[in-house]
Amino acid sequence: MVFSGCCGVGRVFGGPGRSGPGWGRVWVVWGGGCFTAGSGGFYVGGVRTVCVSLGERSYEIRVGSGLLARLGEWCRDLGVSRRCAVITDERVAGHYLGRVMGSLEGAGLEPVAVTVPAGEGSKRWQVVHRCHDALAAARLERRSLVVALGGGVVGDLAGFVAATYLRGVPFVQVPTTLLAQVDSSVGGKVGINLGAGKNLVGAFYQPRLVVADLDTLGTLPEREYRAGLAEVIKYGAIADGSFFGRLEGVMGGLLSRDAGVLEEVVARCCEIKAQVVSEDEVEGGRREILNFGHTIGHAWEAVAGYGRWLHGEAIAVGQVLEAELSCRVVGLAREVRDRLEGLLERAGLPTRVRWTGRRVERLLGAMRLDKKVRDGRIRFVLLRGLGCAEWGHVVEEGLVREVLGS
Ligand SMILES: NC(=O)c1ccc[n+]([C@@H]2O[C@H](COP(=O)([O-])OP(=O)(O)OC[C@H]3O[C@@H](n4cnc5c(N)ncnc54)[C@H](O)[C@@H]3O)[C@@H](O)[C@H]2O)c1
Ligand SMILES: O=C(O)C(=O)C[C@@H](O)[C@H](O)[C@H](O)COP(=O)(O)O
Ligand SMILES: [Zn+2]
Repeated sequence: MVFSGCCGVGRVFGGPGRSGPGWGRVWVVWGGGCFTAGSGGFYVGGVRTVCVSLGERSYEIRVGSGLLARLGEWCRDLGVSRRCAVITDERVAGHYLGRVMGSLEGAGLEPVAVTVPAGEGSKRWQVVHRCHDALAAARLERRSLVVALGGGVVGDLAGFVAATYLRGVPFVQVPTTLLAQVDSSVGGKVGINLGAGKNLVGAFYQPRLVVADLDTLGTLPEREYRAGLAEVIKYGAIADGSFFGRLEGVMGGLLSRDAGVLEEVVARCCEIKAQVVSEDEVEGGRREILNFGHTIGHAWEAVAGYGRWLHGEAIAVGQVLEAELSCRVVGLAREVRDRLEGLLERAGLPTRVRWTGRRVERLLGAMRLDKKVRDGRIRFVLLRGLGCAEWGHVVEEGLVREVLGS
């Protein structure tokens, strides 16, 4: 087995054969690595900018206030056809569609709007199909742009529509939820759900640009805002212990949506994600750390029924339970697990669910469809320390059952 150490270069694969203290035999194929603190991008023309470096697929994430007004000019500068489409949901349309259409038209583009129902239920085939029909009816061409205006649901859906229409047209992410600004608009995972599990159909398809206008967060309902904090906290837990400490310090400012705190935090999250994605675009290894809390969280979203639990809520519980597994399997200090649970609680997120009997079995069934599964074995992302995540841990099912029911 080769292992680079928690803060080493981070590309590690080993064979089976590790024992967890007192828990019988635990099989692992793992990897690890963590980050140094960054500054959250740099300023270009007064706009905070983070780069995702992917060769010819590289793009910028622009973060700040008042950016919707500049969207049209930035889209035009991508060299796309005049005709384009804005895919959004009914709620977001009520707040921002007019402004976005105006900005695009002001730059000489000819946008059509495609509006889908709000919520997780729109990440399904029928809605993809309707979007494709709308693009065809509007005669979109190969160089026509799709603008995804909304939260993670719209971003995942519209990105998948863009990836598949005419075998791929350019798209731009305009995220309007905290979750989408820090996570789903970056990195190119696009797709939809199946009844059997989350995001089981999709593609890796990078946007050409991400425009995160922090002003849009002003209208986001409290529950949705807090759900986004689960992904924010995840970055500290998996990649940057000092950022985690900073989040503990600024949680009050985050909860009151302080503009300065938001810009700093959104940019740092994007920077961490950009770094991981740049190293491992299609999740051959290290990118799996972004899935911390998701093995259990995604299973719970599917078992509970899509939309009952918000994604952020489900992965908040998932993070606490996967931290618990980390304590038992790789000796994560209990104090770290408790700090994680404490910060998620301060963010107003659920951290515990009592699952019993058939629920536990259904959760395990859903986890067996997780995309990280190899040769039928569920693989977890575990924390060795604060800011140090390892991927590829195969944990004995008896232990997983015990933690799910604890
Ligand atoms: N692709 C990825 O890398 C990735 C990463 C994380 C999550 N996701 C996916 O993202 C989805 C969750 O995204 P989400 O939490 O943004 O949910 P969402 O897209 O459903 O948006 C939440 C709700 O807020 C409304 N809304 C959005 N912006 C608003 C605004 N500015 N003002 C008022 N209302 C607004 C929406 O209409 C919706 O009702 C899940 O499907 C999850 O699987 C994907
Ligand atoms: O970008 C990634 O990689 C992530 O894992 C980010 C997650 O927060 C996100 O929920 C993602 O959609 C999960 O991807 P999946 O491959 O587990 O469906
Ligand atoms: Zn997520």
